Parts: sequence; structure tokens; C-alpha cells
Amino acid sequence: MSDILDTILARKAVEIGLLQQRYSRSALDALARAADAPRGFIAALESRAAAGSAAVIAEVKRASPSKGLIREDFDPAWLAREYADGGAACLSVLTDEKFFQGHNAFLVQARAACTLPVIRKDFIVDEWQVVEARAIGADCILLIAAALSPARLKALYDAARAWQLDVLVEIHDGDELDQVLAAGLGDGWLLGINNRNLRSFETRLETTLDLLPRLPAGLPVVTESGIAGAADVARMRAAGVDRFLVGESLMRQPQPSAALRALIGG
Ligand SMILES: O=C(O)c1ccccc1NCC(=O)[C@H](O)[C@H](O)COP(=O)(O)O
Repeated sequence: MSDILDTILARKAVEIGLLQQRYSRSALDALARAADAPRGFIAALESRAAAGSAAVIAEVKRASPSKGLIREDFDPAWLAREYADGGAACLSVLTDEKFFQGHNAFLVQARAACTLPVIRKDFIVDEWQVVEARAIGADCILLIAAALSPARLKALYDAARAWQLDVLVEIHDGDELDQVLAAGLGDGWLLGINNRNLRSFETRLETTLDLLPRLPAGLPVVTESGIAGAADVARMRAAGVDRFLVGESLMRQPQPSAALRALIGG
């Protein structure tokens, strides 16, 4: 496991404790039950890919451990409208406060500003965080294989599915792929390959391209991180990858809608 992931996960243990002090489990469950119905994250992505378009999950991300502050004028609702206007299939919203300057409220604001499904981008290691994700309106959660044992991955996946959440399961290499495939997940999940090495922060699109021959046929895959423009999208699509998670390159643009349109192309 990488140093930054260790550091982030240590903080998550503290945050889970705070969440459990703030709510009883029955109160949190009640909030999750009262949340707006899930919008169908994977369905939205798949319908865009089936129509022959690049299916983009556009990310609302103010800062990151690798890049520091990415965007000073940061308005999640405005960004969500820009991304919807630019042709995003779904949104990703960072909710981690300490390392990404995110917030749960940013997900609520972004989702309320458009009709797109939203993934809660955070470091989920406990069922309480799954319920919290549904309580704030998330349609999908991220589960990072490097942060979870196979048994824990399966337990959190089961919890997410019980709350009608879709799941993006993220890997970085072939060993993590093998672990995920052995976990015996059912429906309602898709695979993300993160091109960013969490130890060095080096971002190489070859991380996705090199793993493609190892993927089971028919498993939808999202390439994550380091998509800088239309040439990267074209390169991935030529290799058969049609689903993208894009943050920084859109967040740095004065008009993200136009940048997203150019990224997706014809
Ligand atoms: O972005 C980071 O610095 C980072 C560091 C440690 C763990 C995760 C990190 N990023 C999360 C992501 O997966 C990206 O935000 C996402 O894939 C978008 O990447 P990009 O288009 O390169 O902003």
C-alpha cells in the first residue's frame, strides 16, 4: 500500500468515529431511506457508451494530494451544470475534506443542480460510510481495491447494493484485478483502472492499456486519471475503452462545458 493511501486511511478511521458519534446507526439509516431515489449511475454510463459516444464521468475536484489547489473559483453547482451542458454522462464529486478540500455538501449541491447520477469519490472502508453516501444522495460509491481485503470489498459491495447504490471498483495493477475478480461480486458494479500510481503520483495511460488483455470479456471498464485531452480519448477508444473519469484537465478550464465537448468530440 502507498504512503498517501496509508495516511488517508488513518484519517478515515478518525472520520468514521466522528460519524458514529454524530449519528446513531438508526438515525443514519433513516436519512439514507429518506434520500432521493438513486439515478442509475451505470445505466447512464452504459447508455452513452451504447450510443457510440465517449461516456465521461466528469469530476468536481477542488484540490488533490498530487496537485494541490486545482481551481480557486470553485462552485459545485455551476460546475455540475457546465458538465451536464458539455455532455457528461455522470458526475464524480470528491467529498474528502482533508486531502482534496472536498465536502459532502458539494455532492448535495452538484446533484441538485442537474439530473446526472453522481458518484461519491472518497475512501470508503466501513459500512457507515456507505450509508452516509446514500444519505447525502450519492448514486454510486468508489471502492478502492488497494484499501480493502477481498472479504471487506465484498462486504462493502453487498452493503452498497442493499442501498441500491452502484459501485465503481478501482484497481491499479494485475494483482488487484485478480483480487477483485476473485471477490465474487454480482451485478451493479464496474471496473475502474486508475492510471495514477499512488506511491509516486506518476500517471501513465499505459496502466489501463497494458491491463486490457487481462480483462474478462464484457466487463465494462472506466479509465481514470490523466486524461488530458481529445488525443488521449481517441487513443483509449482505439483500444476499445469508451468510459472515462476526468478531473483536473476539465477543472482547470475557464469553461468546462466547452472543454468537455472538445474532449468527447464527434
Ligand atoms: O489525484 C490525486 O492526487 C490522488 C491522490 C491519491 C489518491 C487518489 C487521487 N486521485 C483520485 C482520482 O482517482 C482522480 O481524482 C480521478 O481519477 C481524476 O483524475 P484526474 O483526471 O487526473 O484529475
